[in-house]
Amino acid sequence: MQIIKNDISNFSDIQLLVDTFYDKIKNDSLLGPIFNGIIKDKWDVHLKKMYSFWNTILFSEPGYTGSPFPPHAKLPVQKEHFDHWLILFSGTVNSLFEGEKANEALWRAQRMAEMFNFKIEHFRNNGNLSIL
Ligand code: HEM
Repeated sequence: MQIIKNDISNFSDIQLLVDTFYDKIKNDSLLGPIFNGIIKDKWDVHLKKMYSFWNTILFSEPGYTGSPFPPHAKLPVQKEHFDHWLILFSGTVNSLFEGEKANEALWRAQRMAEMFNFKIEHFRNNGNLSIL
């Protein structure tokens, strides 16, 4: 039987995507300890921030006003962590949604993961904070 999926269409779709994704992250043996070690009991704050982030990215709605990269600059992560993050994220998106916005979320996440990884490596090799 073919399951018909909808595109990411509104804020409650974004909440579902973010909640489902970070449930996987929290319980993941590679990424869970990194996230839980920093976020601790403030998951509600992080999830709300991520709702606004994706709402701003996908629907051009005001809300997210932060800078995505700086909190990642000194994380103990490398390419394998970003590859795994992307596997969990794309698995979540594809299990729930299908369509233009879903594709855009996948594309944006991929580009940001590449950029974060590049900057982290650069930072590690050069100790150069000017790219922040
Ligand atoms: C190995 C992969 C990643 C790890 C371990 C990671 C970890 C984290 C952690 C621990 C925080 C919370 C920081 C804090 O509250 O102090 C955070 C925030 C955030 N992450 Fe990631 N992240 C990863 C990949 C990504 C990717 C690929 C994206 C892009 C879609 C992303 C987007 C964000 C955003 C937007 C925030 C909030 C930044 C702010 O405070 O405004 N992360 N991440």
